[in-house]
Amino acid sequence: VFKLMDGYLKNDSVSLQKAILDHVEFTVARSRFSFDDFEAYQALSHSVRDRLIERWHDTHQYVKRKDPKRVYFLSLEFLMGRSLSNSIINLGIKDQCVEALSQLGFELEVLAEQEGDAALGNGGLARLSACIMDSLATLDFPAWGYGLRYQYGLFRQVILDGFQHEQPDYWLNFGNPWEIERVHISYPVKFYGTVEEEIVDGKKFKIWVPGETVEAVAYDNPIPGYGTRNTINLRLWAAKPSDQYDMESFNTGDYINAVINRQKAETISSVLYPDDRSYQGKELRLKQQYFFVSASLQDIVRRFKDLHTNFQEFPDKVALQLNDTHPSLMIAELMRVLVDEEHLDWNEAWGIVGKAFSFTTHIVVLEGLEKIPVDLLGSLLPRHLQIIYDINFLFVEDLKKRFGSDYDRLSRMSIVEEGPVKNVRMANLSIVSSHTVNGVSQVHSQILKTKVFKDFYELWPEKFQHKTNGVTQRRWIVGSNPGLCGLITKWLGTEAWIRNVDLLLGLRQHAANPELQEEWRMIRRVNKKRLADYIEAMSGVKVCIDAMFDVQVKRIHEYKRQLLNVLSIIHRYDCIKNMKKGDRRKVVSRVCLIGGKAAPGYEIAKKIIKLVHVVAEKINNDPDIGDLLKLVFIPDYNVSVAELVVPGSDLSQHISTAGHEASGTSSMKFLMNGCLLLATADGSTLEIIEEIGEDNLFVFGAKLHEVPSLRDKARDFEVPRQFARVVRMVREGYFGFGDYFESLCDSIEGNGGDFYLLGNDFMSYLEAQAAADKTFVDQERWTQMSILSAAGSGRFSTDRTVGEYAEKTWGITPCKCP
Ligand SMILES: CCc1ccc([C@H](C)CC(=O)N[C@@H]2O[C@H](CO)[C@@H](O)[C@H](O)[C@H]2O)cc1
Repeated sequence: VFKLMDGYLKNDSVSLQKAILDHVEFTVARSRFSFDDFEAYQALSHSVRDRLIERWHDTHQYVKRKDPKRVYFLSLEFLMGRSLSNSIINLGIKDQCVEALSQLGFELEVLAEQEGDAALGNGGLARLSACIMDSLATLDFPAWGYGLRYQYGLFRQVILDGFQHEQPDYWLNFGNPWEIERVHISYPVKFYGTVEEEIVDGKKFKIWVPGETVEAVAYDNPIPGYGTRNTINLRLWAAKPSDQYDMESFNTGDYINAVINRQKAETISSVLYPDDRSYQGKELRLKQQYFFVSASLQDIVRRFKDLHTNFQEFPDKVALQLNDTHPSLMIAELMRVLVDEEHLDWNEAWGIVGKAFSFTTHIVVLEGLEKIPVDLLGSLLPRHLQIIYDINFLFVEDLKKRFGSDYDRLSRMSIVEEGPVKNVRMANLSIVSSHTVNGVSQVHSQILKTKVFKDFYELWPEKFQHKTNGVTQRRWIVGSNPGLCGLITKWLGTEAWIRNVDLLLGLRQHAANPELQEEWRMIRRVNKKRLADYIEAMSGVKVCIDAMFDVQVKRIHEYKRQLLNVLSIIHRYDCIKNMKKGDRRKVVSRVCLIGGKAAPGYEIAKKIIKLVHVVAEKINNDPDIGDLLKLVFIPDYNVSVAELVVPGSDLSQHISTAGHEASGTSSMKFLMNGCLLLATADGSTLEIIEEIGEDNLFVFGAKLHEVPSLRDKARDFEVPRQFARVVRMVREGYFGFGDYFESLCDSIEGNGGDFYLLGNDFMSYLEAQAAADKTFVDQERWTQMSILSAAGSGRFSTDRTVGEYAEKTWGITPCKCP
């Protein structure tokens, strides 16, 4: 019987107040007459959780009844950040919550600070997954997210004496009100062992006899849509020892070992790999990948079989989205289930696989693609290796028919890479097995077709598409910039833009309107003050909010060229120092903010962090400079810090060497908040330029097509003296630690150095910086560019991205819960 009323939990402020007090007493178990901020946060969170669960149930029942085709978004990483404020906004109960809390003497903003980030991911790929979930829910698509419930999220970055130190992120320490443990939803996951044969009704079948089994238990995280009742599910798996374990050890009376084995099982989902660069071929990482793949597929097949018996219908009801190659083992797992367990014949099974999977890659360079050593795979997953060999055998046979003895092509395209160490190329497996392959920006998809996956594009041009990334305006405007949100709604005369983001284009006509400009600057000033207070609290550095806040926040990578940014700051400092006092009056004050984590084993990246600190130390304590220039490193950059930094930034930098950033998504968050971009023509920035026009941002540097020849000619490149000077200052210890920075300087100088063309782009970078300075003093022009940036940001919403995936890749349609 379907409930036609709007749920039974009331959302008026009195009901919410009552709910909060009830949870204080009965959930948090504190006296309802005295409780602190954290307890109030817990009580409010549980009150909101109740409302999420109600909508989750309604959505689940309705979708189950309608049985539409669903998409399953498979990702080893989800960078969710905080949930309280986002849930309250999407449920549309913010005002009521604020009212209820003020009655109780609490402030929503203060309570929201009590929540730790769910940092179950590294960077771009992980946050994209989270933004996509928000849009899938808001657009009423029948969808699930599947991932891993790491006990330890991405490490906390602690800076000691300018050096990055990693601290464990035990985020579950005080429980997590945003998840529901589903003790009854658990599946056995097998590892190791051997493959035997058995005859069933005269037919031979393979059976995998495992050496080890662990239990996967589901933890559900309701994902509310904005302005809709639809609330979808992010199901994360945690590893638990399976009972079968104990019996064995107990029988042998070896109690200690029994306990140790139990703990061993839990380690599978214990920690997120903090590396977003290279694959170490670690067994635990492979175990994590298969663990979540096996549990997710068992859950997906169970749900399918609840209503269907014929697996031919599987691809009509199930779309499996591979978020990079990390979940690609599901291809071999689905083949194993269909052939070994459901006893379909190979071709039937292969047909189903080919119609169910779609694959997105976030990698630009061939070297970045995931490869798994055959030995490792063979010992942990013997049956899957067999299946991958079989898939590859049939694929290569097919290639031979088409390309005859073009062995170079065959060995490039083979899923199995021969050589001293044989590897399985997970990207090749994913492309061969998927009906659609896409990059995450137009230029990225072009590079895939012409370089990275050229052979495959020539073979299957119809498979290749592009889906430019996006970000959700719910978190990145409504949640993190309520002032701007209100202003936009006022000038558009509706808040419909929050669900229909193209309406933002309506701001264009007002971009030069002095009244809007004034209000726009006011809002931005309030956000800058908030950021300035945070900077002072974090670093002790007092910054002036009249200065231009120039920001670069993202993971530390050589290709993202944080070093180029630091070298230009040294240049700016050096220029000011050598200026006659009088000329200093013309200097446009800057506060330079750099933030981001370095993968623990990435030495060069860690040296860049130290360099920022020693340069900051020099500049910030130089009386000659005062407020003309400040440099601050923002520690422990994560989603909630981004929500503070983005609205308070005037200029944001996205300065990767052209051809190295697959897309970039932080640029889109800054764009939505009216922050101007200083960028190279790389990744999604090319589409941003297309949308808002070259004259509304600052572009510099070598273009994509110029890079290869510039690298070839690097030997006879005339290094600009300004560049040579700042590098020499670092190398000679002007900021101290000269020796420590030697390898860093070597990486950008001399032959074999400067692969990322810092020297080549330095002068045009300085010109772009000067253009930004010049524009900043013309506040009307700057504000107009800021408004036009936000007005053109609608295209970069994940609502557009998800709409394209749904239509062109997944073939799903909305299923709106009444
Ligand atoms: C070593 C394991 C590993 C390797 C790569 C990765 C990710 C693919 C790295 C990543 O986050 N890439 C970024 O993905 C974003 C979302 O598509 C893009 O916007 C960025 O350009 C891309 O660098 C995670 C973990």
